[in-house]
Amino acid sequence: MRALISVSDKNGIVEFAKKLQELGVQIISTGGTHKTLEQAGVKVTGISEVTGFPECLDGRVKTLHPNIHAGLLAMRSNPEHMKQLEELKIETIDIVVVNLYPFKETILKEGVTREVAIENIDIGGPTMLRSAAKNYQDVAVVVDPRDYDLVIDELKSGNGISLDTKFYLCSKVFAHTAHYDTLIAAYMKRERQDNNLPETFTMTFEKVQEMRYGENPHQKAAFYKEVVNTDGLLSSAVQLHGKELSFNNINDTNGALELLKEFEEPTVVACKHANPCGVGTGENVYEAYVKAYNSDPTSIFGGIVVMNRELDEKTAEEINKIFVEIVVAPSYSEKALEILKSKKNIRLLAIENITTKQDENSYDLKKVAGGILVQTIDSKLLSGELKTVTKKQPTEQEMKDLIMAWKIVKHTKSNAITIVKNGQSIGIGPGQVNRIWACKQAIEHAVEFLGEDSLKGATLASDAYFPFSDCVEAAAEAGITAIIQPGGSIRDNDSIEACDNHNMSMLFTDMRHFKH
Ligand SMILES: NC(=O)c1ncn([C@@H]2O[C@H](COP(=O)(O)O)[C@@H](O)[C@H]2O)c1NC=O
Repeated sequence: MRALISVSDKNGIVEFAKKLQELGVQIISTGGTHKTLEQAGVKVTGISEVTGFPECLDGRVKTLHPNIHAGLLAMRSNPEHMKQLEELKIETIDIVVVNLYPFKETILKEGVTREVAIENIDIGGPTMLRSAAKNYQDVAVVVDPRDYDLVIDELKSGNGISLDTKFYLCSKVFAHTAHYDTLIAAYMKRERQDNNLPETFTMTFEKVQEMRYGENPHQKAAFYKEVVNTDGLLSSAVQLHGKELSFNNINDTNGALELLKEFEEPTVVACKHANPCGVGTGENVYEAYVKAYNSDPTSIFGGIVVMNRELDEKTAEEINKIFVEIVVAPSYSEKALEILKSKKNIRLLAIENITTKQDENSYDLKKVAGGILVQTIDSKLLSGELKTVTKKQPTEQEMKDLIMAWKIVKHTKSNAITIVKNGQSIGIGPGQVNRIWACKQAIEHAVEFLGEDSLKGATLASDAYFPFSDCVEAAAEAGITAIIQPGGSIRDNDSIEACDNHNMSMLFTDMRHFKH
C-alpha cells in the first residue's frame, strides 16, 4: 500500500506518517513534507523518484504528473486500467494526505500583495485531492488532519479502510475545494472591484456554532460567518458571559447592531424580534440607556440592548434592574462586568470596533422557496440634500430628531413609522400591512409610555411615502410638528397641504428604506 503525503499544515503529520509506516504503508512525499518526515525518522520516497521529473518552477509543478494521477485514478476493478498501468510502469497510490497552501490565511494578512496571494493558490494539491476523491472506491483521501486517527484505527482493524469511510472522506474533499475556490473567486472579484451580480452565485461561510434549534424548536440551525471583512461585525463578537446564543438571539442582535451603526454619539438601542423598541442618545451611555428604557419599559424586558460606548458601572446597575437577554458593548468596565455577571441568564458580548459598518458592496440575501434573492445592502441613509417641501422649516432640534427618526425607521420592519423627540424614540410602529396603522401604533406607543404631552413638538419618520394625507392628519392631531419621508406619491400634494394647514414642516429624502 502506498500513501502520498503533501501538506502545508504539518501539524500531526509526523505521528500520522509513523503510524502508517508501522502498518506497512510506503510513503511518498513532496519537498517540504519530505524533509519534515525524513528529519523525524520516517522513511520516505521523494516525489521526483516516482515522477522521474524534478520538482520545478518554485514548487508550482511537483505532483502534476501522469505517474501520480494515473496511480490515483486507475480503477482497480477495471482490468483495462490495470493493464495500462502495468504497461506504463505506474504503481497505484492508495492513500492521499493533502492539505492546501494557506490561501485564506494569506489574504487575511494586512497589506498582502496580489502576487503573494496568487502564489498561495494551490494547484497540485486540489488536483490530487480531486483525482483521489473521484476514485474514492479505491483511494482514501485525507484533507482534514482531524481524520488521521480515523484512518489509522480502520487500518489497524485489519480490514482496510471501509467504503463508507472512503466515501465520507471523498465528500469532505469536494466541500473543501469548493470552499477554497470560492474564497479565491471572491478575492479576485474584490481585487477587480467588481460589484456586479454574477451569473452564478456562490458564497462560502465557516461554521461558528450549532444551535440547539432554529427559529422554532423543531428546526435545525447553525451560525456561519464570512471569512473576510468581519471586523466590528456581529460574527466577530466575543461572548464574555452567559448561555450559548440562540438563532433568534443572533437575528435580533443583528437588527439592533445595524441600527446602532448609524450613530456616532453615545447611543443605546433596545430591540425585540429584530425591531427597535427603544432608542436613546445622550451625553453618555447612561443617559442614552435611560431614554431607551423609558421609551418602552415593557418591550425591553427579555430584549437586546446594544450600545456604542464602554458599558460603565452606573449603566450596568440600571440594566440589572430588569431582565434582558443580551447586552452588546465595545467593552465593559470591570465593575460593570461584575454587576451584570451576577445574573446567570444574561448573555454579554463585546465587539471591539462596534461602529464599523459592512462594506457597501456586501450582499443581503433572502431565501425564497427554490431560489434566493440577492441585493446589495441598504448602506446609505440619505441620497443627498434634504428638501423642505412645506412653508415651514424645521427648527434645529426638530432637524436633529428628524434625522434620528429617519435612522430608526430605516432599521424597522415595513410599514414603519417612528416618532422621536429630544434624542429619544418615543413611538415605534413596526411591520404593519398599511401605513396608517403603523402611524397609529407609533402614536399609541408614545401615549402609553410617555403620555399624550410627549407628542407635542415631536418629529415623525415614515420609511416610504404617504399614499394619502391620513398619517399627516393623525400626526397633527397628536401634536407632532415635523415629518420626514421619501416623497414620491402621486398624492404628495395632499400631504404637503395638510402639513401647511397645520403649520407643520415636512422634509423629503428622495430615498426609501423598505425593510421586509
Ligand atoms: N505544484 C504541485 O504539483 C503541488 N503538489 C502539491 N502541492 C502542494 O504543496 C504543499 C506541500 O508542499 P511541501 O511538501 O513542499 O511543503 C501542499 O499544500 C500541496 O497541496 C503543490 N503545490 C502547488 O500547486
